[in-house]
Amino acid sequence: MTDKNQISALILAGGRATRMGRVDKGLQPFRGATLVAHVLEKLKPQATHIAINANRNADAYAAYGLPVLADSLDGFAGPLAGLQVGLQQCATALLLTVPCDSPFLPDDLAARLHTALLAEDADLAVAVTLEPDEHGVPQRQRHPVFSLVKRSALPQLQAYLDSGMRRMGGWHGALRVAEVLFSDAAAFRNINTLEQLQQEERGHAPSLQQVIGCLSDYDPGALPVRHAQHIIQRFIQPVRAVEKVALRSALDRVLAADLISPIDVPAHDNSAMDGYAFDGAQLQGREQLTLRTIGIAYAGQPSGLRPGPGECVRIMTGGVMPEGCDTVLPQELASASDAASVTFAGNSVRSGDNRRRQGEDLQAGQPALRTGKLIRPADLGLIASLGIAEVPVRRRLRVAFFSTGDELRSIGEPLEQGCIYDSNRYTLYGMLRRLGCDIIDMGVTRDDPAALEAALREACESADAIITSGGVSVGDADYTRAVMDKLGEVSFWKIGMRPGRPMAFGQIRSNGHSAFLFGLPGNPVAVMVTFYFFARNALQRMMGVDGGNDMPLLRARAADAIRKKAGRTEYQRGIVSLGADGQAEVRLTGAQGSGILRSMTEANCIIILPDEQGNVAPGESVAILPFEGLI
Ligand SMILES: Nc1nc2c(c(=O)[nH]1)N[C@H]1C(S)=C(S)[C@@H](COP(=O)(O)OP(=O)(O)OC[C@H]3O[C@@H](n4cnc5c(N)ncnc54)[C@H](O)[C@@H]3O)O[C@H]1N2
Ligand code: MOO
Ligand SMILES: [Mg+2]
Repeated sequence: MTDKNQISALILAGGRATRMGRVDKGLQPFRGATLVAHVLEKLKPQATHIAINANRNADAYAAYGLPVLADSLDGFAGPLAGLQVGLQQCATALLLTVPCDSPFLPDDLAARLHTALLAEDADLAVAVTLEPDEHGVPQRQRHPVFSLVKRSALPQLQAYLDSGMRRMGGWHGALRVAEVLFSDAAAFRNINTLEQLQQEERGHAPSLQQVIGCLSDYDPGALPVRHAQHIIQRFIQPVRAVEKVALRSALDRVLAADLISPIDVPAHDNSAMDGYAFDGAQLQGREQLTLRTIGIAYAGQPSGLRPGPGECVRIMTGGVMPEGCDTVLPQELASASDAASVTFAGNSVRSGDNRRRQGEDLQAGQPALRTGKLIRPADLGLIASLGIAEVPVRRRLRVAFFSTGDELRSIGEPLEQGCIYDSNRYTLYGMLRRLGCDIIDMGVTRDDPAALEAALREACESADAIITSGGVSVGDADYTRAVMDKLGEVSFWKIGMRPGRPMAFGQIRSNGHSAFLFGLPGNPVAVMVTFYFFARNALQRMMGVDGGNDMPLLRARAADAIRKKAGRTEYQRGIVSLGADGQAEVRLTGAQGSGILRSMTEANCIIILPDEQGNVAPGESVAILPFEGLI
C-alpha cells in the first residue's frame, strides 16, 4: 500500500515553452482554469507536499498556495534542473515529478509508481506506455518526466549534471529503474502548442462537417435560416479565460462563476413603510386599536425596543423591526396619533403587512447571480448589495474585421470613378462595440488571393472571431473559397433569406491559432442583417453568455400591405408606433434594397417574415424586433 505521506510532488513548469511562443505554459487558460490548476487537482490526492518548479511569474504560481522553486542551474536548463532543485528541497524520501502541461495525468500515478519502486527495490520508477513505431508496431516508451525518485539518488543526478548532460532520462543509466506500464497512453499526452491547447480546450467539439452531417436535408445552395443558425450555434465554442474586475468594470461583461450571496439581503426584518410597528396578533377581530408608542426605530440602527401588549414602536422605512413585531401600520392610515399613542381601525392592515423579511431579496449561501449572466445595471446594484467588490468575468472577446473590394475607399481618400466609401466597417464597428467586444479594425483588403490570405492569417492570429464583408457571392466566391479552404474548414451558403443570401461560415487556422470566421455578404443592409441574425448570437455564445438572453419578438399590425415571397425569411425594415386604437402598428421604411442603408437608419425595428409567410395584407399581424431596449 502506498502511504501518501511519504511522497512529495513537483510540478515541472520551468521550461521556456518555445513551441508555444514562449508564453508561460502552466498559466495558460484551460477549461475554466489554468493548465497548472488542472495538474494540481490531479496531484492533490496523490501527495501531501506539492511544489512547483518555475523560473518566471513566481507570484502567479505562488497564488496557488505552493512553494515555487527556481532552477539553481542557469538559463532554462530543462526539466532535470527542476528535478535537481526539487530533490534538494524535498522533505520526504520520495519525489514524484509531473509536467505542468499534462492535465490528464493518471489518478493512480503515484500509487502505481510507488508499488513498483518498493517491489523492485529501485531508485526510480518511471511511467511507460506502448506507442506505435513507424510500422505501427507497439513499442515501450518511457516518460521520464512522470517519475517517482528516491531523494537518495541526488548524487547520481548531480554527477550527471556536472558532466554537462541535460537529457531527462539520460541519468537513468546510473540507477536501478522500475518501469510501470500504463495502458491509457492518452493520459500522458502533453500540450505543446497553442493549437493543441485550443484543440484540447474544445475537447470533443465536433468538426464543421460533423455538425453539418447531423442535418438530414442539408443543402448549402438553399439553406433555411434556422439550419444556418443551428449549425453556427453547434459549432461555436466559448472562450473560457476568466479575469477578476472591479465591480463597475463588470458592466456589460459576462459573469464567469455563480455569485453566492455571503449574507442575507436584507440582513434583518425591516419596515417597508413609515408608521407604527406592532404585534399583528393584536388585530384579531378588533374594530379599533389604540397602542401606546414606546419609542422610535430609525433605519440604520436597531432600536433595542420590545413593545409589549398594547404597545407599538414608531418606525421609519428600512428601520429594523423591533422584537415581537411583525406588522407595520402606515402612518397615513392612523385615525389619530400623537407622540404618546396611535389609534387606527382594525381592518386597516392585516397581520404581517408592510414587513420586509430578512433574506427576502437574497439568501446567504444561495446563488445571487448565475454564471453566464450578462451584467446589467441592476446586477451591478445587486452585487453591491452583497458587499462584493470584485467580480469574475470572462475575458473580452477579440473580433477582427475587414472589408473586401477594389471599389472601396476609406474616409479621407479621394473617390475615383466607380468607387464607393466603405460603410460596412463602420456599421460593424458599431455593432461589435455594442456587444462589448475588443475590436481590431483591419481596414480594406483588395480583391486578390494573396492579400486576402495575409489579412485572414493576421486576423486569425490576433482574434477569436473574424468578420469579413463582401466577396462571398458567386462572382467572387471562387477565390475567396479557395483561400478559406486552404486555411481551414469553411462552408459557403446560399441562405433562404433576404437580404443576406450568400454567406460563409467556419473556422480557420494560422500558426497555431484558430478563429471562427463569418464571411458576410457585401451589401450594406445584408451585412447588418446577417450580423444580427447569425453572428450576434454566436459571438455572445463565445463570450460565455447563457442562452436565455435571446431578444424577445413582439407582434404588431401591418399598416400597409407588404410584398413577401414564401419560402424565404425576409427581414424588412420598419417603423413601429402606437396606432389610433393604442395597438402597435408597423409600416415599412420605404425601398428595401439591400444596398439602401437609409432603410436601416430610418427604421426602429426589423419586421421578420418567416419562410411560410406569403404577401402580408394590411392589418395582418407580423413579428417585429425593436431596435431599442430600455437598458
Ligand atoms: N449572379 C448573382 N449575383 C449576386 C447574387 C447571386 O446570388 N447571384 N447574390 C447577390 C446578393 S443577395 C448579395 S448580398 C451580393 C453579395 O456579394 P458579395 O458578398 O460578393 O459582396 P460584393 O460583391 O463584394 O459586394 C456587393 C455590393 O456591396 C457593396 N459593398 C461591398 N463592401 C462594401 C462596403 N464595405 N461598404 C459599402 N458597400 C460595400 C459592393 O460595392 C457591391 O455593390 O451579391 C449579389 N449578387
Ligand atoms: O443577400 Mo443580398 O443582401 O439580398 O443583396
Ligand atoms: Mg460580389
